[in-house]
Amino acid sequence: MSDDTTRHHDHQAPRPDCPSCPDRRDRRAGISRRRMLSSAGTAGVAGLVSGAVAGGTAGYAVADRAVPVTAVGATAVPFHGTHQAGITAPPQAQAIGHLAAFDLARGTGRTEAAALMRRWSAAAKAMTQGHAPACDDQIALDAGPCSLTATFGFGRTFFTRTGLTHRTPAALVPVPRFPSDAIDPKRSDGDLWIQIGADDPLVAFHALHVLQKEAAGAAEVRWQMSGFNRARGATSHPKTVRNLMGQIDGTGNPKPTDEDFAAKIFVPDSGHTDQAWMNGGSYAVVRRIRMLLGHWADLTRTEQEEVIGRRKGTGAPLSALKGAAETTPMDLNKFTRNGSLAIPADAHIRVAAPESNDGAAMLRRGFSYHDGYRTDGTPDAGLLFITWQADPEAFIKVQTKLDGADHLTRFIRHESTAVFAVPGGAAPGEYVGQRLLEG
Ligand SMILES: C=CC1=C(C)c2cc3[nH]c(cc4nc(cc5[nH]c(cc1n2)c(C)c5CCC(=O)O)C(CCC(=O)O)=C4C)c(C)c3C=C
Ligand SMILES: [Fe+2]
Repeated sequence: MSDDTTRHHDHQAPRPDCPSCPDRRDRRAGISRRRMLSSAGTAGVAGLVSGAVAGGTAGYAVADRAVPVTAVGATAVPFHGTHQAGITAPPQAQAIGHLAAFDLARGTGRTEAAALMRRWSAAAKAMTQGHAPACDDQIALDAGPCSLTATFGFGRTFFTRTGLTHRTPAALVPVPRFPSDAIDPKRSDGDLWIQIGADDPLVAFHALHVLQKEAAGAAEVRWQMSGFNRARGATSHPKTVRNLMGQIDGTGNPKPTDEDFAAKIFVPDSGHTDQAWMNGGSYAVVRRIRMLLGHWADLTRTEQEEVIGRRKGTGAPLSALKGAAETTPMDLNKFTRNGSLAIPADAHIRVAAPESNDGAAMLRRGFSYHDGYRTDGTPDAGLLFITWQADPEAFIKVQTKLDGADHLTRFIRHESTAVFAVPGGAAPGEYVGQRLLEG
């Protein structure tokens, strides 16, 4: 991959037929976004936010009382690495998420798919490091990188459409339909997938918009979903996020500090050269899960806690003594004084726990969503549930058990489903998926 992150359509100058190419003067401004951030240090124009943020009166941008972008804006996540970015950072590190699945256009084969991945990688690398890509529309001109990540994956159909059926990873099996699923096929699956995360809504939209434009002629959007988490700084210190049911969600996740974390989440080197492109990769299972918030609100707080198996306020397991913390280990064998299980038999955490599923584990890293109101007046809201695992079988095993035994099932609807092979990270000079498409 070229280090010239301003390249676009493989041309250096603005292309007249590109509707988004800004004029030369604007382009200069766009290209220099990062230079201004870094060379201006704490005083460059592009690295500034309004003094209003730091105590101005009306909340409008006031140029003469500018202060540097905060750590939130200035944080950049490396694009290159063993793993793609956007998998292990905790959800509270990114307030905004966009998920988009694409289908390859008719006539797009392996060569064109490779060119697309090259363009996407170049644009993602530029934007995640705070550079403007060429043909930039400058939506994010004033912002720093804001922890932007773009993560790319391939669906099963990608391999057939590019003549690579024989390279389809054995683990990339279709996720079966479960009895309580209410799946919309139009919002499911896809040849290609992008997950975008960032701390700033404009930066996140900009990245999505640029990548979608880069796909023109090669791939079309099949479905797109947007979600959110907490804004950084919203709580006194970084905390596990709450979901739209009000629960602390993410406590039981494998931790990067766990000895077996990598083995659970990332694909090991199989020793097979034709699968080497998945070394350090992962599998993403994506489910849009609507929450039946009206029914949920009909429960008392105690009933809600019994559905999950944890206290709502602290996130502590019901097996722990009052005053325990979120981090207190759960005890699935604990009984109450009246002889019932402290964590009920159908509590979500009991049924989902690795201990109940032969050790099957996954990293849950989702985004809440709210897409307005349904005709019955209930919010169309819930969780863009994303799990990362070394083998999607872990998700399938746990969901097979949950769908039937989990009390929470009565308060949620799985409305879309997809699974993607997410290649290992690109090395410097490479694009994501190069070892598959050119290997
Ligand atoms: C197939 C896997 C899972 C689905 C689907 C799922 C949906 C779902 N979960 C919540 C809320 C919570 N889940 C929690 C824990 C938890 N959930 C899963 C798996 C699925 N959840 C696992 C493996 C675990 C960890 C269990 C453990 O070992 O402790 C919790 C408790 C806090 C936490 O650990 O994160 C909450 C809350 C919702 C709302 C939801 C669908 C919308
Ligand atoms: Fe869960």
